[in-house]
Amino acid sequence: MNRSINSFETEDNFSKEDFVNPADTSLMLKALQKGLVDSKLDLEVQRQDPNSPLFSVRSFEGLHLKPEILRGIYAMGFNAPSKIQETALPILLADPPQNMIAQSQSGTGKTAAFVIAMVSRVNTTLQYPQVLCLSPTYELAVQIAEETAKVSKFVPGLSIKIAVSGEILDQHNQINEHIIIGTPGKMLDWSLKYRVLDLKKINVFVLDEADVMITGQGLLDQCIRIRKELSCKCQMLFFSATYQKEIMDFARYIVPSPNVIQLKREEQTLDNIKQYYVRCRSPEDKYKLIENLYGNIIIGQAIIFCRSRKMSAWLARKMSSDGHSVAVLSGELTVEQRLTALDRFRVGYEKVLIATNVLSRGIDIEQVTIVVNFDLPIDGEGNADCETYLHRIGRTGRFGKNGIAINLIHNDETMKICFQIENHFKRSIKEINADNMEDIENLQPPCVL
Ligand SMILES: Nc1ncnc2c1ncn2[C@@H]1O[C@H](COP(=O)(O)OP(=O)(O)OP(=O)(O)O)[C@@H](O)[C@H]1O
Repeated sequence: MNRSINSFETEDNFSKEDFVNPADTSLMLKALQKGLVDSKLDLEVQRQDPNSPLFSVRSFEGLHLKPEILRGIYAMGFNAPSKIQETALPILLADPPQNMIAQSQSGTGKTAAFVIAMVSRVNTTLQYPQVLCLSPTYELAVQIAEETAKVSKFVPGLSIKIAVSGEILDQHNQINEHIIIGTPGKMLDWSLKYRVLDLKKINVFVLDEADVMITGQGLLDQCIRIRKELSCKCQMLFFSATYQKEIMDFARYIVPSPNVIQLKREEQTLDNIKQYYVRCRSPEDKYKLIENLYGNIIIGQAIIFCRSRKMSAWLARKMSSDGHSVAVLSGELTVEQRLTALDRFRVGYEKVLIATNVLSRGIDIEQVTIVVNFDLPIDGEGNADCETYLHRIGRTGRFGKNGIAINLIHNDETMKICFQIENHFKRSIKEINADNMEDIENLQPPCVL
């Protein structure tokens, strides 16, 4: 393959960004998490009423939950609230009910937080739906329902219904369950088309994976239609692991007077990651750099990010034929295939993982020492996508270890993007010369396995 970079890059297939279904990614993250993740970042709380005596709790007892709910929580093996739970739960359970938009990393206990709130708000003496929880996919809805069943295990008479495609109503077309968890399409069918669900009687409305819900055009329209039917007294709770700025702005617009819990931005630093860029002339040149890295420094494991499926497949073929064990992770794989690829990488069967943006968020692989941006991430307008960059290179340097990020630059445009990233994070990205062995050797990762 001896083409120039320009002909290569302009070929649609090579530059076409990989489509990544965010709901699949979320499901993958959930499947990967075997337990509670300790949040490494501080949370920032913007309370609606700064004078309210809301506090942060150190124990579940401190929340004054009904004893049967407390019993359910302890039966799940939860001893103490996680960081997001100790911050969010006093607000979630407050009277009068307060709205909330909350962000915390994946696996830090958000689901359990809103599930405890949902179960606490149900009045089991009334036989109609009082809580509505929307999630982008069937699989995620089932997981929330399972968690809700566990928390409410000892609450007599509390019932849960899953509202997803294929779910049919009983012969009386009645919904008497207290908590309804499902996808927006089905919820719209039941409430507005068949009129078996009275949205005006809903006391708590939860949007899980709020960023996915708000980003997906179809999902957003459906959520807005449901939102419009809710009573103005309904408590609104939005939860997500990430919120891009526009999404947070939009969430604030549709949730009246929200309390906002967010990761502190300044905590998202890159201090322990050394960043470099290398000028290359073509994809072959980029490839040569990767070969040089392998030939001259000891690498624990590396993740190489490409923009398109085609590019990742091309690179994987080339690396494999040169004897490297390589795994590929891109959007066309099923969640199960992605999990298998990740598991193999995690245990070290493959030293290199070539990924599109499928992997940019939330996945901890401790032994990754180098992240290579074969293609720099850009947004819809062709500018640097700094958030994705942060997520990508954050795959290395985890838990305070040191890591290296190398950005491959092949024209003025990508150079400009690299400078935009440098300016955004105010961290220098140093140039290294791909042909200078000394430069390459000096890259030695400080924490090689
Ligand atoms: N206080 C707690 N103590 C111990 N384990 C907990 C606690 N809270 C939640 N967990 C467990 O930790 C795991 C992750 O929690 P959870 O699914 O609520 O995280 P999440 O933030 O909702 O993740 P995601 O963003 O992927 O949805 C689950 O297995 C859950 O049962």
